[in-house]
Amino acid sequence: MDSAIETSALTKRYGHDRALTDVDFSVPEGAVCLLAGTNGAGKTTLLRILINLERRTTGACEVLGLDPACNGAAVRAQVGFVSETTDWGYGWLRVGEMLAHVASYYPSWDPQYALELAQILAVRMDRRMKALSKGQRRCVQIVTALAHRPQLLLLDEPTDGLDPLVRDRTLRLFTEHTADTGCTAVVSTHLVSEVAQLADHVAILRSGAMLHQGPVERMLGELHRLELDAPSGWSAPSELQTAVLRQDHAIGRSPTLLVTGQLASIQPLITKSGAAIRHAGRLDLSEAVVARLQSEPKS
Ligand SMILES: Nc1ncnc2c1ncn2[C@@H]1O[C@H](COP(=O)(O)OP(=O)(O)OP(=O)(O)O)[C@@H](O)[C@H]1O
Repeated sequence: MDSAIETSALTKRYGHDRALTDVDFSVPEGAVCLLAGTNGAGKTTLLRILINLERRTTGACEVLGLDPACNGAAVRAQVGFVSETTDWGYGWLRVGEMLAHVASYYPSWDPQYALELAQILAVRMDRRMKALSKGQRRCVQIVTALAHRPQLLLLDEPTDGLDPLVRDRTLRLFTEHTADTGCTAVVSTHLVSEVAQLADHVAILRSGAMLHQGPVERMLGELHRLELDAPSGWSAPSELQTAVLRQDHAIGRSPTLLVTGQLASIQPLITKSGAAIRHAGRLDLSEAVVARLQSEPKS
């Protein structure tokens, strides 16, 4: 399968500080990828490099077959972008004028679809941009990101500032839009559960490094919550240490392990250590992201 996004050893430095270190990031065409990570992990920086709003320091990057550093305008023309910030300037323009201005950059702008989106998100065309609240500005951003039916959506905290009702409508819009157009999307968010139904791929950044990436189903299939029957004082045997992401051992309760790997190879090691698996369960996407982020960096 072709990739819509492919970066290799992508590094971004701000002075002596590294925002991204040797990031290999790959998103197959048509995938909806959740981009998760800790605060300051580099998510915004990565998205901005993909559309050349930020220059990479070293490494390679291809977006829709183009290097954004050399073809920034051509890449941006094919991308719908919702930035983390909603302050665009253009405060004196009315929303309708602002949308007409943005439309002039996109030959594929669909005015009818733009109107439909504006209606769904309760965007009023006669308001001045400077008079909009944060959530209202976010809604205008979402209209501009979708109305030209781009091949690629890059959404940075797209529901930040939205009320619960508009948030729900927005998530439904993204689901319908990606299903109808088959576009590729990367959604950076801390609200993992919001996009759990939408995302089929996941990428997790921590401290500027790519910690994990791949299909959601593969990640969930590799993570297990094991409730054990174990003698008092039991702890995970050394052979299991690389597989154990977390061990919860509350006094008076049987231990619970979060492990990564194939259950068939983990089970015999647990049995050998004197414990037994009482129940093996899967994690949901939010729990899985937290488990990955909590795991110790492998040296
Ligand atoms: N213009 C800049 N100058 C210096 N450092 C910067 C600049 N922009 C970002 N950084 C640093 O780069 C790192 C990554 O920032 P970035 O905004 O990409 O993280 P993030 O994952 O989007 O964070 P959050 O989830 O908190 O929004 C941070 O340490 C940040 O302080």
